[in-house]
Amino acid sequence: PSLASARYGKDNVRVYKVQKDETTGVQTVTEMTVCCLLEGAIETSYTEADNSVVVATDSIKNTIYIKAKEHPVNPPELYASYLGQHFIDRYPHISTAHIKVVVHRWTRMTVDGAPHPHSFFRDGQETRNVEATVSRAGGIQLKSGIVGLTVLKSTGSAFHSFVRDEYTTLPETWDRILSTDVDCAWAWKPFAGTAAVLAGVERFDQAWESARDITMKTFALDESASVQNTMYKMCEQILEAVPESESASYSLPNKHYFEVDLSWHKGLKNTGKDAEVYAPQSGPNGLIKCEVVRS
Ligand SMILES: O=c1[nH]c(=O)c2nn[nH]c2[nH]1
Repeated sequence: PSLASARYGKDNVRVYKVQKDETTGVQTVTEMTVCCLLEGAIETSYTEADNSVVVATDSIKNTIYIKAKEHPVNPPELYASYLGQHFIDRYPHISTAHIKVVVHRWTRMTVDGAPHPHSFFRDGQETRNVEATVSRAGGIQLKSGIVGLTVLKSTGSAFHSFVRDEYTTLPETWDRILSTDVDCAWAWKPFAGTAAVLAGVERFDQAWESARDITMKTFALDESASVQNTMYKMCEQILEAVPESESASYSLPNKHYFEVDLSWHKGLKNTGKDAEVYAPQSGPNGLIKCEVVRS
């Protein structure tokens, strides 16, 4: 037997960093969960119990904190790039660092109509994610994303004219609830190194805001013929809004809300155009995926 692939490191490293503006007293907080996995000339640690090539996962965890102290943690694309590049620069036998940064929401409180200088709340489980692959050969490949933004529209969604055969029971609908947990990503053109990532670094926050706005606006305004068609329209707009992106992708569960027929109870009308009370389903759910490239 031989080793086909190998990577190791530390996962679920929780990091918090505060930025204190001495002049205004305004404090800003960032909380993220980091995974850092290394690849390279590490085969003998698996095949021959040779630990001389192992940078301990505990040391990787220490490095995640040290780099969060030494470098900005925002935008997460920049922090992930600095962290990954460290391992390539410091350990000649490491060829690739795989970094995943999941940024959690701390939204500044508004108190008495004013933004509070040091108080925040978690407005949803939505996260801003970055995956960085930093390698000697390929430079810095970044993929940014939005995960866990749960949305629902109570109308403005249809699904009809699909295959009807001996396996089909689903009725056609011209008016349905549509709900999903957005998992959206856009992949950047490769960056030569951290200097290239830093140059024009505002691109990353701008892209995240654009992608988030495009997702919500398209979800709301599109008279959706299907999840498939609506998500394709979102991808087209992200590619247009983010010139340095090479692809855009979505993975969307279709979280079904079933009508509840109550006609057995005194003839209550609660189906079709009279439907008001529904049964939200935990599963099964549709799952619709796509990746769109420039052509
Ligand atoms: O938007 C939808 N796409 C589908 O492929 C599908 N299948 N059942 N319901 C569906 N809704």
